[in-house]
Amino acid sequence: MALASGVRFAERALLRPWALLRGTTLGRTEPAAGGGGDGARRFGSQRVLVEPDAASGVAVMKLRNPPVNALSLELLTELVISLEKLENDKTFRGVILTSDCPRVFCAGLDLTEICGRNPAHCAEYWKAMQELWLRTYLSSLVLVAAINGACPAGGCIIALSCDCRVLADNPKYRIGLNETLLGIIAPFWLKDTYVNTIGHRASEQALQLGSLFPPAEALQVGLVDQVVPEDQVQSTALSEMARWLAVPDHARQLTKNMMRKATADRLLRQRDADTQNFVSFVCRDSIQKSLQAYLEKLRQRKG
Ligand SMILES: CCCCC/C=C\CCC/C=C/CC(=O)SCCNC(=O)CCNC(=O)[C@H](O)C(C)(C)COP(=O)(O)OP(=O)(O)OC[C@H]1O[C@@H](n2cnc3c(N)ncnc32)[C@H](O)[C@@H]1OP(=O)(O)O
Repeated sequence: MALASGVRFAERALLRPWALLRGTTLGRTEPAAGGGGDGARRFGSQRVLVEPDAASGVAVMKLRNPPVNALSLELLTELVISLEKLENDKTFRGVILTSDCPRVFCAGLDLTEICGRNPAHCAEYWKAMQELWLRTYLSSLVLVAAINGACPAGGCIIALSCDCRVLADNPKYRIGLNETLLGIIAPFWLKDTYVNTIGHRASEQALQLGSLFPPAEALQVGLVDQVVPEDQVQSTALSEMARWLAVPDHARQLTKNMMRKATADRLLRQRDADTQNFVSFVCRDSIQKSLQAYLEKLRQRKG
């Protein structure tokens, strides 16, 4: 997506979010299959499908960027805008985040967005990633991740930014931050999110080793809150949602903010420096070679 450079992603997203969606269909509303009234209408965009249920105040948001829901710039943008739209609509109190792609929740950063790209593109991309994390981490809505597939790296961060995580019990659905195995380093705010969830020692070990945890281990270390058979992920996510929505919004929201604000503020204070660090790191020849080799390995693995 060719966007004018030099203008901050967040500013543009806040001022004219629709302008970012060149070639997408965000805002389209269509009746859900078998649905009738307003509560059953769905909206969304090319890569994010939103199924709102006005009666319960809960929307299901499905990532659909096949084959693996890699976080392209377009997907990041559409996620931020869909979330913002639900936050601004007082009908909604909770969102269940899940995948529309079989076997994969989210493959993390779209490596093609940072491999062989110029620094301006990498900077724009990273700002979009920061924006999604800030929006999800500080969302006033209850966010429940219904993890119905593999959940490495950036996928794991999206899940960890939710309030609660339900993982399908399939040994192939591993979750964790595997950056070191790609020869890259999780930035401090990914590390902070990890530490806030599973504690310092477990994070130290898992981050250095690039561990991807199968469901039982993910549950044991505290990366997820429930592991259930695959066909029960959605219903369990809805039960969890009901538990969280039983709490008065204002008390829950203020408590969430109290728990998370310091972590988010740390990034907000040094967002530009974090972007510059990211860009200078990923644009190094050695890192580009590692990323290229990793992508090649992924492509060959398929054959
Ligand atoms: C000192 C200062 C430091 C500053 C900070 C510096 C750097 C910070 C950056 C840190 C942040 C990193 C976060 C990330 O998210 S990095 C991305 C990590 N992701 C992964 O490692 C996942 C890789 N993918 C997989 O493991 C698998 O694809 C899978 C998700 C388990 C699904 O497996 P499967 O269903 O078998 O699908 P395939 O493997 O066959 O893939 C299909 C297709 O998709 C391509 N692909 C997969 N993942 C990605 C990706 N992340 N980005 C782009 N493309 C991806 C894959 O190559 C196949 O493509 P082809 O169909 O063309 O072959």
